[in-house]
Amino acid sequence: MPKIILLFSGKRKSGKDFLTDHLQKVLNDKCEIIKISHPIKSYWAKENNLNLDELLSASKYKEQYRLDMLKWSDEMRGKDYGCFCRAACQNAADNTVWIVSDIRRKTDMKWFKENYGPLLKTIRITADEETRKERGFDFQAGIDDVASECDLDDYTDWDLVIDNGRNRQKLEDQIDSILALLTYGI
Ligand SMILES: Nc1ncnc2c1ncn2[C@@H]1O[C@H](COP(=O)(O)OP(=O)(O)OP(=O)(O)O)[C@@H](O)[C@H]1O
Repeated sequence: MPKIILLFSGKRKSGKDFLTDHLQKVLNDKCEIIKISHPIKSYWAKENNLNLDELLSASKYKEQYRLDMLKWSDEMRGKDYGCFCRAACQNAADNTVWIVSDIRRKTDMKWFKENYGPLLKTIRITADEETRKERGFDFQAGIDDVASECDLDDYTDWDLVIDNGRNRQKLEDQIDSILALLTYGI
């Protein structure tokens, strides 16, 4: 059982992987990165005979299957909104800090609150559209205007909001602001 769980949310190319990977390096063996998309991608890769590592990385390959995976996973969520959150947590190692790097929906938030409420800290990563475009973001109807990208846009109860766009602070300061959330937790 973790002592604290950090839930990260942010739009495409806001820098969720970048910041959580750095945080993991700082926390070293105290933490575990959990991706809700992992059980989705591993099932999808198996069913369609695809390369799981490529699907998990920030490659073009992943973009190719994003829409299909989204449709399928929405159907699964319709039956059980916690199915992927639960599968991702079941596979997680028993570590002090869990970093969930891809919270996308109000139902993800709901599931974590119901199951791990007192342990949670929530973090929203933001970045201006121009910066996201420089990082490879290209608006796609059906992906960027649906729930998986937009459902948490009107959520306001974040413990921390980090600007990772043009006006961002230095990486060390960004990481320090996250570590400050842990001070009383571990
Ligand atoms: N603060 C930063 N400084 C330099 N490069 C950054 C920064 N933040 C993100 N990047 C780069 O921008 C690209 C996109 O970032 P990243 O993959 O972390 O975004 P993401 O939010 O996880 O995107 P997706 O939702 O598509 O998975 C990566 O190449 C990453 O290295």
